[in-house]
Amino acid sequence: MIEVSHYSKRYGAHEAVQDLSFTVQPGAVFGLLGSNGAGKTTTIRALVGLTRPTSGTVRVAGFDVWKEPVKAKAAFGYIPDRPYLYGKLTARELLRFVGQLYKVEGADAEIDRWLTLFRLEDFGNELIETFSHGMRQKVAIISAMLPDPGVLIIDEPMVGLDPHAARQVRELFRAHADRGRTVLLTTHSLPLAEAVCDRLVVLDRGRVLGEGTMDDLRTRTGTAAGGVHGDSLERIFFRLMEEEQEEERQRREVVAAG
Ligand SMILES: Nc1ncnc2c1ncn2[C@@H]1O[C@H](COP(=O)(O)OP(=O)(O)OP(=O)(O)O)[C@@H](O)[C@H]1O
Repeated sequence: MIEVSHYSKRYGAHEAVQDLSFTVQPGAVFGLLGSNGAGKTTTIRALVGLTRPTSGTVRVAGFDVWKEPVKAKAAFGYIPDRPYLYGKLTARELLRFVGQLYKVEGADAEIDRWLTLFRLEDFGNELIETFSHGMRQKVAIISAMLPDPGVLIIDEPMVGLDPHAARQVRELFRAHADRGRTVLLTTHSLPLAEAVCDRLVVLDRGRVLGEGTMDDLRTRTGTAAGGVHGDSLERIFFRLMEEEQEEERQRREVVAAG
């Protein structure tokens, strides 16, 4: 379970995220959407304990991530948007290290299974520094999945993946949640969000534009269901952005008039 309560993050005078609250229940895939600079990565960094909230609290598996980082970190797997992997290790060495760290039973067999699933079985003994961007992304995904975490947090999962791997990963996240785990992801891929997310938050410049299920957001924006896969969410997304721009315009008019 993930609980974000009145989370705000300020960098100097800049409010990167303002008063964000949401809960992700076990069994759900939750999507954080938004344009560039909306505050998605900032929120993820708070969720995984890399930055301290300016105000509010962030809890993962019941633990305050800032106050009880070790307990919280034992409960989640994290796939960053730009994963750092030890280039001088082979893929298998890195994954064994992760397996030992998280005390994964039967780790060697599991590692083989994952490498085969991602078509990396011939590269397990190669140094990671020789891997392409997509191959590194796959290793990062395997290292997060290997301990079978109760909570999975992913920043931009599809970057660099070929269509086959992207589809696999999408199905993997859905299956993980369907086994009672909690999954949170950020993405620019509206088709991905529409295909796997049970609930969504749409952010813009640090503020929440909309939150809920696809149906909630459709109702809120007066957007009909249907259309090409992913098209429906695209219409919702642009409608929310238009509403925000209109509100911003009205705010400016009030300030100019006053
Ligand atoms: N370390 C930092 N210092 C100062 N400002 C920062 C820092 N990190 C992020 N920001 C600012 O916070 C805002 C939100 O950034 P963030 O990286 O969370 O956006 P994002 O939604 O992940 O964007 P993108 O889709 O482009 O990755 C941006 O205006 C960014 O410039």
